[in-house]
Amino acid sequence: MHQPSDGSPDSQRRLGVMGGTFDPIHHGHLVAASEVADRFGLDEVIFVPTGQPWQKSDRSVSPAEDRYLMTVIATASNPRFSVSRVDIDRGTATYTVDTLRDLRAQYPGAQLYFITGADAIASILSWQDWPTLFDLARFVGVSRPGYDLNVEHLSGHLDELPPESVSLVEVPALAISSTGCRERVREHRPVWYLVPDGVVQYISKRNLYSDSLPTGSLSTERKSTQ
Ligand SMILES: Nc1ncnc2c1ncn2[C@@H]1O[C@H](COP(=O)(O)OP(=O)(O)OP(=O)(O)O)[C@@H](O)[C@H]1O
Ligand SMILES: O=C(O)c1ccc[n+]([C@@H]2O[C@H](COP(=O)([O-])O)[C@@H](O)[C@H]2O)c1
Repeated sequence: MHQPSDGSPDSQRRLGVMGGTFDPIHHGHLVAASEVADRFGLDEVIFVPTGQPWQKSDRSVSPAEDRYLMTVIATASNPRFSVSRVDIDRGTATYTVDTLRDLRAQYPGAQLYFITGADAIASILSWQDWPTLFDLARFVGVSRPGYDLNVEHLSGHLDELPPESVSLVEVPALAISSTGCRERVREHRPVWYLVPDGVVQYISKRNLYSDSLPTGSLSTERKSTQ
């Protein structure tokens, strides 16, 4: 069982859960987590990289250990951010219902806030065992450029859900996606300032997103003028 570092019992804690494939993690993810932590007075935000994101099975996803390490690097400087391996270590298709059950077992009594972008919350009715999700956590949908933030798709169900099941929060707009970052690396364009510096360096070191990109090539090498 997890022991909080500040000695407070888990039952009094509000924990954010930021699930994602994080291939790679970028500043859109970090700003969303930071804003929701501030709005809801969260004690901590736990980033949970997916193990096997079944709704992305039509594309190739980087090894889980690379995505996990990039998430650790990106969150290391924030004492209120941490990273969980629950989805990676489960070794089966990643369902949020399992993520939340595992975290509730690890942090008994804590109130969980699952943070999702507008695109993800719009697809929540396609998630495994979705009605159960709202018994396990509150859901916070955050704005994301290019997507409408609403719960119209849930309108037929809202009466059946526990109170305060879903909140919508406007966060500073960052038009960044992992897809865009991967494309940039592939095209030898910079990803500096879209992802944390350590993540740029990790992508270069591990040669992610480009078979032909030699370590230290121009797309990830910071120019002397920057
Ligand atoms: N720029 C952003 N602003 C707000 N939320 C975001 C942003 N980017 C991603 N999110 C949210 O973060 C969570 C994890 O996203 P994910 O790791 O799939 O990143 P992504 O950029 O959407 O990746 P990809 O482009 O590969 O699909 C999702 O809930 C997603 O909606
Ligand atoms: O539970 C599901 O069936 C489910 C389906 C799709 C996505 N999710 C979760 O939504 C979060 C964002 O997923 P993704 O694929 O957009 O990176 C991540 O925590 C996923 O595990 C969950």
